[in-house]
Amino acid sequence: MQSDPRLIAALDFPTAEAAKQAVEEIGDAVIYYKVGMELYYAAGNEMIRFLKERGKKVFLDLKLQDIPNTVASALKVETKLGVDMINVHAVGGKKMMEAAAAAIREKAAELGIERPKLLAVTILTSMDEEQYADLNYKNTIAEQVLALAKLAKAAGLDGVVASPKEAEEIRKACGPDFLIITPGVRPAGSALDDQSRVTTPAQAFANGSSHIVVGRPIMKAADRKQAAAAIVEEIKIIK
Ligand SMILES: O=c1ccn([C@@H]2O[C@H](COP(=O)(O)O)[C@@H](O)[C@H]2O)c(=O)[nH]1
Repeated sequence: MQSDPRLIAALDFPTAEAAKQAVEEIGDAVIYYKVGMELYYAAGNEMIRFLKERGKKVFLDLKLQDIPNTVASALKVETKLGVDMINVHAVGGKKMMEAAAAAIREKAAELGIERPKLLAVTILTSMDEEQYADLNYKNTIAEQVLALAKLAKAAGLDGVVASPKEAEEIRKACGPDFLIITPGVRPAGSALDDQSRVTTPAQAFANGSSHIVVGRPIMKAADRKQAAAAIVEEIKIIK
């Protein structure tokens, strides 16, 4: 089966056993996995090792946000894990993002390993206009995402996490090499769950996403491998 490294499957499970079973079921249909807070807090580095031993790529999605020194120190530890992508919240600010980028470069150089790509989370894809209004930002969601993406680029980050609805403007502003990782992706007819700003997999790439993140539509499917393969099939015409 042909996998596509632009599809990142989210392993949101409460135990290593459940996550490992999903990975075994999906087999070669997925090459890139996201380990988020739930699984990392439950299974820690065991899960990273398990995925790496199987030749998978890993996005460690812990969305750090704290003062620059604390984030930089934590990212040095994450860098040692040998994962492929890690992230912080863009609202931590430019100094925090600069410190994060510098810490990763320094640690990777010290270890003689390839550094993980560093992303900034913009506005969560679960956020709709009504919830966003409670935050009292002066910008619209689209304006705020774009401003945070430009800030992340200026701070030396490799890319952002955003909704596929915002990918087109980010791509125009941040250029062809900037990573635009988009959760909030639903194959036609799938449940939205708690996501708000969504598109289909194909539309996400048409808008300029570099990668899509898909969790429940794969992990809750009766046939996980088939669900992943259907997404790979849907996106293969859009390169
Ligand atoms: O803005 C964001 C940032 C991260 N996520 C994460 O992506 C997956 C999406 O899972 P689904 O089951 O496909 O909704 C999940 O792990 C989130 O933590 C996001 O959805 N939005």
